[in-house]
Amino acid sequence: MISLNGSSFLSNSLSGISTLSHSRRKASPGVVMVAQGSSNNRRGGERKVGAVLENTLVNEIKDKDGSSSILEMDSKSTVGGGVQDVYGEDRATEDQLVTPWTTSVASGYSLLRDPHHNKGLAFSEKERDAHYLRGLLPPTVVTQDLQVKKMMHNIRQYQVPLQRYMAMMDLQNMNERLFYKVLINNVEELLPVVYTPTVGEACQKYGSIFRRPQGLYISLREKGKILEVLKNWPEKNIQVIVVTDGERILGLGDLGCQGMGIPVGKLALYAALGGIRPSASLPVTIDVGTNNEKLLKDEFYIGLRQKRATGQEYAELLDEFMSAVKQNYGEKVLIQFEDFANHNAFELLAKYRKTHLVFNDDIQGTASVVLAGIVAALKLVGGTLAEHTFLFLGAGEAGTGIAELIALEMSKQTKAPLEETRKKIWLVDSKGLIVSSRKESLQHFKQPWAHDHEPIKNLLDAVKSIKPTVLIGSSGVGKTFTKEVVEAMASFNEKPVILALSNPTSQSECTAEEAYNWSKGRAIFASGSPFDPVEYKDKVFVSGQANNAYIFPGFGLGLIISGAIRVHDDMLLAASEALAAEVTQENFDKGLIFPPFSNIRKISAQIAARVAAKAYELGLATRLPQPENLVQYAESCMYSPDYRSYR
Ligand SMILES: NC(=O)C1=CN([C@@H]2O[C@H](COP(=O)(O)OP(=O)(O)OC[C@H]3O[C@@H](n4cnc5c(N)ncnc54)[C@H](OP(=O)(O)O)[C@@H]3O)[C@@H](O)[C@H]2O)C=CC1
Ligand SMILES: CC(=O)C(=O)O
Ligand SMILES: [Mg+2]
Repeated sequence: MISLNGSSFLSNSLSGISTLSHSRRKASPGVVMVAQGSSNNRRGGERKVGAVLENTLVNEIKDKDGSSSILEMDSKSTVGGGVQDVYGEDRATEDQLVTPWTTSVASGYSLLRDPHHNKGLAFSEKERDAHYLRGLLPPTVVTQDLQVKKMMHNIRQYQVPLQRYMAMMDLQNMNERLFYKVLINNVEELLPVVYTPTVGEACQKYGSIFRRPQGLYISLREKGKILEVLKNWPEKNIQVIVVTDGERILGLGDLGCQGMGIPVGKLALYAALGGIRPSASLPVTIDVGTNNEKLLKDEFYIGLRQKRATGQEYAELLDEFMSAVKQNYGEKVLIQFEDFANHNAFELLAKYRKTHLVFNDDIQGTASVVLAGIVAALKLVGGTLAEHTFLFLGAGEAGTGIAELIALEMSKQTKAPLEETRKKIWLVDSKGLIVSSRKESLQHFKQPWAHDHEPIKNLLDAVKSIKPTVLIGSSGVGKTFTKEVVEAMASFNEKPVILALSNPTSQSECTAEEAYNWSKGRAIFASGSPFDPVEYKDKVFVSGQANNAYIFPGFGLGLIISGAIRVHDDMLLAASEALAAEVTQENFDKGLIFPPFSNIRKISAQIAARVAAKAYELGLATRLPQPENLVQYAESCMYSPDYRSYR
């Protein structure tokens, strides 16, 4: 008898999965996959799962290239139970000992419903014979390229962005390789669909559009059992976790459990943009409740219906999660904190950066990408970093994170102490300009920015008084760069640099059109969410996207290929330099300070190489010996979404 639990149950309502103790297996050369065994097995009862058969099958379907790089384990780990992977683990044996998962053979109907192996109409005649697919598919055999073309044709029929998002999520749940092929080949068109701005709306409506669960939900109810919950996830060789508690989703506030769209989206970008294999990534949402009254009253809300837990209760859950991750996946798993509210984000980062490989994307990734954009912008506006003056609207994670990295880079360039270089940077929060007279009442992360100045209540007055050359919006509040603010910037700057970082588009401090119109075409503009090109006085202005999506995929890849055990600020600077170096003269000629996303995999390889090189230099890398050519190595490690042949 087959017993389906956990995710195999969720994804195989009519499954034809045969576990290895199933009688049909001997005659069935199916695709080896991991599925969940019976709860008896799970409790350590008698278990009759053998590894012998898997070896035979796996040998039949193993990749031709037999690549052994870390990131190419895909072919062996998801298709090949019982194989020695590059960590030297025998998966089947370990499965039997520590997880509820057994290795199973998917063929026929179940193979078509397994997103990791399904190829739809692209199954060849031979594969249809070998894997019991005859009659389950119409006669046509098509190429993956034709499937991509068809998918794009279908997606373009949808006028509503959320429908496009749902079509992409359905594809991810149905045919993972096709999803990534479509995304990689059409990255500029689809980034706004699977990522900001549409992912924001998807999170707001996650409960009503919810079809199949993605990622791992860890709520207060799982307290004391988080290690067990992690073991419910079918993949064991996890390399990157993106975790949120949903309290600050983009600039949309507390979306509770429905923030899951963010880790799912970020990890899709890790694979598509950075080449991390999808099976090595794990999206996690920690659900401690929500203070969003609208969601608490929404009958379709999917999370715990209670106010957010705080203080010790919150800290203990997070601590249990962090320990369980380390225990289950080792110390080289990268944990990316995403969209936590700042009253937790800074503390979590400070606490766990000493013991875990952690990275806060909103504080650190954003800092790295914006520094890169500014360094590139200097080519257009002239001067050194230290010769510029910076003003931020928003003094939270993004604002103070960017400010600190700019000050650090300035300090490295000029040899001036950090306390001095910080004085070139000013921040405005919801109460006005951050000045020394407010110091006592400021949160700790704002205190370094409390410079001597008379109090100023609003942005326009701050702009007029500070006269910044660079204005950065990181407030999460839309339309705050008003006509007066942009005109003031343009009145004392030949080329004002204006970055409206807040996401999604509705929260952008101003639009591209406003920035160019109000500055009379002189602004160097980039935004967190993309804007279409703008025509101003017969000239077309293309604005860049100042988004951490440029950094985190390559950054994570660099950490993984070097086996880094900690993140260091110098790695963020290295990533910044690598990104800034990718902006070409052709980009500058268009006024762009970021390269197009169409080249992102090449850019990610460059970023990864610089980050890895820094990890080796700092003695934080454990993967030895260091590869001679890190760029080539990074590229060779990248996940390919091309179908493999199941012979
Ligand atoms: N483009 C990108 O790559 C990224 C963009 N972001 C975006 O940046 C925004 C902010 O994120 P994050 O820094 O994490 O958020 P935080 O909540 O940490 O910070 C928000 C800051 O904005 C200030 N603020 C809020 N309202 C106003 C207002 N009306 N006037 C002036 N200041 C205001 C807050 O002030 P106070 O402290 O007084 O409450 C706080 O300092 C979000 O929209 C997010 O999507 C974030 C990360 C990356
Ligand atoms: C881009 C991103 O990380 C944010 O807006 O939070
Ligand atoms: Mg974020």
